[in-house]
Amino acid sequence: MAALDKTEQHAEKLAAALAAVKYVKDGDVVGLGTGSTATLAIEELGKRVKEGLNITAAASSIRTEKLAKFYGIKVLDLGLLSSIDISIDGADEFTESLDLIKGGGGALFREKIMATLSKNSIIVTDSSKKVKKLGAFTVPVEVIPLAYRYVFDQIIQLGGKGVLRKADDQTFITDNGNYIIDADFGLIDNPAQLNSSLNQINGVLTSGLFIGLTSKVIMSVGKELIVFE
Ligand SMILES: O=C[C@H](O)[C@H](O)[C@H](O)COP(=O)(O)O
Repeated sequence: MAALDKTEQHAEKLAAALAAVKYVKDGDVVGLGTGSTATLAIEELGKRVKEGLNITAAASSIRTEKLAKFYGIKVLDLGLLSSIDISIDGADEFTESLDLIKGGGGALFREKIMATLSKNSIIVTDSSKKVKKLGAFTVPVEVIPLAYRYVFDQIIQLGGKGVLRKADDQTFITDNGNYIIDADFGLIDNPAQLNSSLNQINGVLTSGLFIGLTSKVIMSVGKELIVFE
């Protein structure tokens, strides 16, 4: 697929986000994702709330919570919910079998909790995110700081190569106070197995591999919308 310029990519993100918001119904508890595509959905939801849509939301990151409140959306504590009606989030990569890599923005853990609680977990993307096999995008792994070296070495044992995520030359710290190792495993033959191996390492909070958590992916390509489910 030809590379998208920024304007085309934005247009595709917007089209996918607007399509997903149409699934939100009055009275829903809505999970709000993190990242540039999810932000477009949050902005649209904010407009609808101003027009009278009655929803409550749960946020997958501190920045999403601030954004939702800015748009007048009532936000509940994600940790107190046992179920979410619908969630809308982005992805860094996805396959037609609805396996994802997420966490490019560092929000993977709360996003995974949100997706797990969601009855209808919708992913919105532009066409650059669709891949045959996951793995060109490195797998974010959220790590308790104390276990950093151990987890780093275990990732090597699993055949990967880790890099500690930095932001502005400082170690990136997640909303949960942890580090992220971005792990390169090359193209991944068995994402479910890799996810489970990573999650079994002591000190790993979770990996950015999302397996079996997605109801549908709405992808925009040019002027067309494609729904994978
Ligand atoms: O941690 C961030 C999330 O997983 C995002 O949903 C993902 O990185 C995609 O972000 P964007 O919509 O900005 O490409």
